[in-house]
Amino acid sequence: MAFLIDGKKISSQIKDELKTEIAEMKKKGTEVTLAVIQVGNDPASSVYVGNKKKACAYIGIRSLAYELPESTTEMELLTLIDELNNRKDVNGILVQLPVPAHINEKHIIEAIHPLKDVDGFHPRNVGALVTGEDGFVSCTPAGIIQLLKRSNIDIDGKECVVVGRSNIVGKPMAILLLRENATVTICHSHTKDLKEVCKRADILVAAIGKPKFFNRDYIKEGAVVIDVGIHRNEQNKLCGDVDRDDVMDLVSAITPVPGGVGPMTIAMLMYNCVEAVRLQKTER
Ligand SMILES: Nc1nc2c(c(=O)[nH]1)N[C@@H](CN(C=O)c1ccc(C(=O)N[C@@H](CCC(=O)O)C(=O)O)cc1)CN2
Repeated sequence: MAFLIDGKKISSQIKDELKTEIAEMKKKGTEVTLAVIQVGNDPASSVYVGNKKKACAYIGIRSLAYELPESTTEMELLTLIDELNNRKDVNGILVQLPVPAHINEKHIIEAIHPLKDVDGFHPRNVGALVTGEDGFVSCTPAGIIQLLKRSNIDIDGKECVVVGRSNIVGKPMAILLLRENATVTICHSHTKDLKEVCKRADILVAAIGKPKFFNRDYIKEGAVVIDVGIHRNEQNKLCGDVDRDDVMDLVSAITPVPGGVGPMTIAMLMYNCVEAVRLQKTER
């Protein structure tokens, strides 16, 4: 029977570890502050931002919320980021994605100071990930590594297939798996024989962005399946990129949606906020 990898439980463990660490930091007079910026009111983004604020409150991080109207210009957003970059009392800055179409996402990501870029999206942090230097790692792939490690799933020497090549998930995921000595294949919309490639995977990371795309035809018996997708089905229920009912008897372990990768994204954001204090002490 397949083992369900419990992202809710593992993320709670991480948050509790951080809560203890932050309490110790506070005793020594250090406070951790995260600025969370949301432009517009996309309902899913509002849920994620709300959950980030709740996580901050739980573990003892001070959060500053900036809820900006949809009409905010790129220049206004850049001005706010510049202000926050220069504030000594702000350790982390994040702009919830996606931003409205009239704002260039790349300009925003590049405007956040790399030492405050707790999302790990700035090119300097992406470069550090590739070369193995200190920096922030994108929260979703970092969370997936924690899910695997804390579930005692061996990565070293395994065939890992990542389906999806986004800058936020697919590419950093591949680098992190490589760092753990996996043999990594990245697949995308031009990949030939996707089913055959996926069937080679000991660990399959499904981040294709299509509801219930992966059925048993894509899965090797005994594979570990990590489902990064979040969609609403016809009944308005959350589902992932994987057709879990179809693959359940085939896999050795799988992440549920909800309650798998999603909560880990927020736990790793909290981790990065604590990491921000450490990096800022050594590098500023
Ligand atoms: N600035 C950023 N923007 C976005 C990121 C990011 O890491 N930084 N990632 C995603 C959204 N995201 C975090 O922001 C995120 C997505 C999902 C979850 C989550 O906990 N999902 C729950 C279900 C929640 C629900 O819809 O009810 C789950 O899977 O159990 C957390 C964070 C895009 N934007």
